[in-house]
Amino acid sequence: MDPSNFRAPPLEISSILHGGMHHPTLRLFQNGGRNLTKSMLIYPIFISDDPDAEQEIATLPGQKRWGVNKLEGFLAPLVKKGLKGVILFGVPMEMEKDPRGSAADAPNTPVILGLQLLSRLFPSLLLCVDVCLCEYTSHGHCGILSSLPPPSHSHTPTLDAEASAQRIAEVAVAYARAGAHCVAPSDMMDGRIRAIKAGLMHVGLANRCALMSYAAKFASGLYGPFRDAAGSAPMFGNRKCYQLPPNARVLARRALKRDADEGADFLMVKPALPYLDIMSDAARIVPDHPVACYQVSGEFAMIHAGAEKGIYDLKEMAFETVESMVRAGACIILTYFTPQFLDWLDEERTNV
Ligand SMILES: NCC(=O)CCC(=O)O
Ligand SMILES: [Zn+2]
Ligand SMILES: [Zn+2]
Repeated sequence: MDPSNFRAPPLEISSILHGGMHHPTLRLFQNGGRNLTKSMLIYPIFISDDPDAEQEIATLPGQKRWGVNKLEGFLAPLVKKGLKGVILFGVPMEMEKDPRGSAADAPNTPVILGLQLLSRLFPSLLLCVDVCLCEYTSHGHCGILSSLPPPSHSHTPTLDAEASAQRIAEVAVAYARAGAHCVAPSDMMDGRIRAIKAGLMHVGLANRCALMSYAAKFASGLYGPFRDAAGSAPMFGNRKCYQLPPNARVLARRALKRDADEGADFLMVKPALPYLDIMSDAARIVPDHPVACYQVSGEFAMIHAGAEKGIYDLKEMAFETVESMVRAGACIILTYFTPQFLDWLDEERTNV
């Protein structure tokens, strides 16, 4: 057949899509009713035990470890721009570490001081706090180690599930008492959601402290800059026996259902970009639990690195990645881009 004789069939009414996207505001209408807004953003904050710290973190562009004395000056302008929520991570630079992570809930631990101060300074700011032991344990793992020897096949530790859940719950209760509106356990120990909910009920705080489970947290290569920032790398082995294997779609579904059943109010998927399918699974299998996702340190660093190489524009890629999460079903986004989004969401989105 002579290709020059070929005529494409005439356009039909149903062929035309461009009419609905030629104007920037029309493009915003195409979001299926789900728009990224400021109130969906939660900003992760590193709080140091040096009260005057304002220390840059080499691998996390623009992020710092903050001392409690610096928090007001740092956060006041962001609250003014519409910051609605933060999640606090403690960074004990000098505090003594031990096998049970005693520093996690010591009265002077940085997140407890931070919660007390921030609830006074910014009474309407949502205060979430990460609950884990790895920043505080001498071995750097997220729970209490079992006295059993590790299995011969692996370099991973064996954890004592009951002791870990009990200890994690104690820490969560201490944070709720210090003013946390939402405790977010990232340790991935079995049974900790039940233990925390029971602990909050026991002290009469279950009706004023939410529980956000890092339900589907994967053993990812993307946590590197965070471990550098928080000093929480394990001293031996890895976390593959308690964080989900990256291929584990079915185990993630079980974890989401389990944590919903054990009393979580919100369910998180982490990291975010490589796990969009898990977010959309969560939105379907636990439809009555709002889904959160964490755009983790390595995702943030990767987006910055590509922008610096001239591969793409930083703002465009920040929007593209976070909007993919919203599309997949997330309605709470933890991201280090939060301060920039507070500006970007105010700007005319003429270049979208
Ligand atoms: N519990 C927090 C992490 O494990 C890491 C987060 C990050 O990489 O930003
Ligand atoms: Zn941990
Ligand atoms: Zn194991």
